[in-house]
Amino acid sequence: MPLSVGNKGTDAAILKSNPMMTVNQIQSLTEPEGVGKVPVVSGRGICHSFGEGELKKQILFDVAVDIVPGEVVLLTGPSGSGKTTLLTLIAGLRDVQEGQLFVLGHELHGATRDQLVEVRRKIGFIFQAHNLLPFLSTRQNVELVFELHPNVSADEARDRATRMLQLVGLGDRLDYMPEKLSGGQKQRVAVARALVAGPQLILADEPTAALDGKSGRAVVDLLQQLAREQGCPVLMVTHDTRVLDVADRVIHMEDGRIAENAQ
Ligand SMILES: Nc1ncnc2c1ncn2[C@@H]1O[C@H](COP(=O)(O)OP(=O)(O)OP(=O)(O)O)[C@@H](O)[C@H]1O
Repeated sequence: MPLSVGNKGTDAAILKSNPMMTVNQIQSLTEPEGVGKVPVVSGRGICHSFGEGELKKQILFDVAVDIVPGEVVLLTGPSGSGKTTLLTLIAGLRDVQEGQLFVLGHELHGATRDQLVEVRRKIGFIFQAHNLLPFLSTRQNVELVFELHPNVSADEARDRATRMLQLVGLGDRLDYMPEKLSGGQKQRVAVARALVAGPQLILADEPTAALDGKSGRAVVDLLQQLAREQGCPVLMVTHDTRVLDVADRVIHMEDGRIAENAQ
């Protein structure tokens, strides 16, 4: 399990008298904000290579990473430094080759396909290309997420998609097809889609790269605001210096290593 650096004696006493409370609820009572929270992501000694034999090339070297609930963390660094590789490992989209990587309580090193699917179900993804399906309406694109959640009925999926689209300011575009939306509006649909199922972690890869300054700013502000309201941390790969101020923390990568971990 990920390390808890909370006050274990106090936590244990509260847990005894409130057995239904979650670890996060207990820690929110016993810790100053952001201190001692159980990491949502906790990685140590992560190494990763691509290719085989003589063509084998190591991309990540002894990477350590922690992300706690509620924080917005930016992952920056030059092209080719390994940001997307690290993000896709955390996302459960690649097998962990070396090191420990706990995500939402699951050890991903050695995880089965089913375990990886289980982790992915709890994560909201946003990519540079919004990846909306062109033949589905705005609302249908968001509802689609619930295909991975068979316990949510079609009516509930529709209601939740509607409410999330209203929240991102697209309540009057529910039945529009993606081709009728601007780039910024499409990316807001992608944000709604990432958040609609109540993810416990949001992973975003260059979400503002295809947007002008104003639309990019609107998307990251929205992401920050909604993520904070839902208590869900965000890890965002970005080259976009215009959005650095949304970060609680910046992780900078150089040549497959964490170069600095700034506040
Ligand atoms: N599937 C793959 N097979 C072989 N090499 C790969 C693969 N994916 C990435 N690489 C290589 O790994 C290195 C790191 O790539 P990665 O995409 O993680 O970098 P990045 O920091 O996200 O770059 P960018 O900012 O340009 O997106 C690059 O040299 C890339 O060519």
